[in-house]
Amino acid sequence: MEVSNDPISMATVAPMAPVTSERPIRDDIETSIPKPYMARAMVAPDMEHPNGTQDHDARGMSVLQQHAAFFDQNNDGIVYPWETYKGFRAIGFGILFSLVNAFLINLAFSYPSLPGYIPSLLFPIYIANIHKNKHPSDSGTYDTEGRYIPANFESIFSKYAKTVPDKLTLKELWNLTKGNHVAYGTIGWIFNIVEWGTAYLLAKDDEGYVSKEDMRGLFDGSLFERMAKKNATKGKKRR
Ligand code: HEM
Ligand SMILES: [Ca+2]
Repeated sequence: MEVSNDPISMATVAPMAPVTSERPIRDDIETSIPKPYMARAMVAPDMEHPNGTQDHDARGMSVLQQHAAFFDQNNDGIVYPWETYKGFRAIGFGILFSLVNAFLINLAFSYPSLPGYIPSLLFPIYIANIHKNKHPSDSGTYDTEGRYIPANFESIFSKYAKTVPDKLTLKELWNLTKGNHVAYGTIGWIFNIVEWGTAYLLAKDDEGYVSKEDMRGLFDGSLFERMAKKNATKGKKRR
């Protein structure tokens, strides 16, 4: 069947659903990124960086695998709790915060990622299966297989960045998690609050904004690499 060109068939706002105008989506992403709906397996582009992160090697991993792999200190494909801890310390978090997060992340993300059914008390996270930890109430930027969907990343900003177009305040991050809270996805929502809350602590600038560029770097893990490098040269820990 032919696609009709009437205004209704291409509308992104429905008058009877005010939420569609409160949280608009862009209709111009392909002016910068070809096929923005097409999930990218290894690269995390946005409109300002249509080729993704320069000088960041995907090493054949999915974008979600790259996010987790920063924490795999010895590159054996498994993230143990002490590796998560070391990764948190490397990006500048303090001892207590890193301990609590390493414990919680490995507790939550180990079992679904295991190759078999028998749980491990060492709480390893297998990067090969990291996509099995996708949960409800997320931004939809990672797809179910751990690819990255540019259109959904751009929607974060068109929907929630109301103060400055390419930055989010803490309140706007909160609105992001609230907006993505789906029915029966409350545990996923709590995970999502922790994820974006930690992202805020990690990347907020002096005025309390988290930039689009830091958020993009969060998805492919390049933000972690950048922060670790910065902290290593500074030789000083925050928080
Ligand atoms: C400072 C450390 C970390 C921060 C700030 C962080 C933040 C985030 C954020 C913001 C998302 C995207 C959620 C969304 O799309 O709404 C995410 C997704 C995810 N992260 Fe992390 N993360 C961190 C560490 C880790 C570690 C250590 C692992 C596992 C080894 C991990 C595994 C995941 C997984 C599996 C997802 C996909 C969940 C989903 O989208 O449903 N993250 N993280
Ligand atoms: Ca490892």
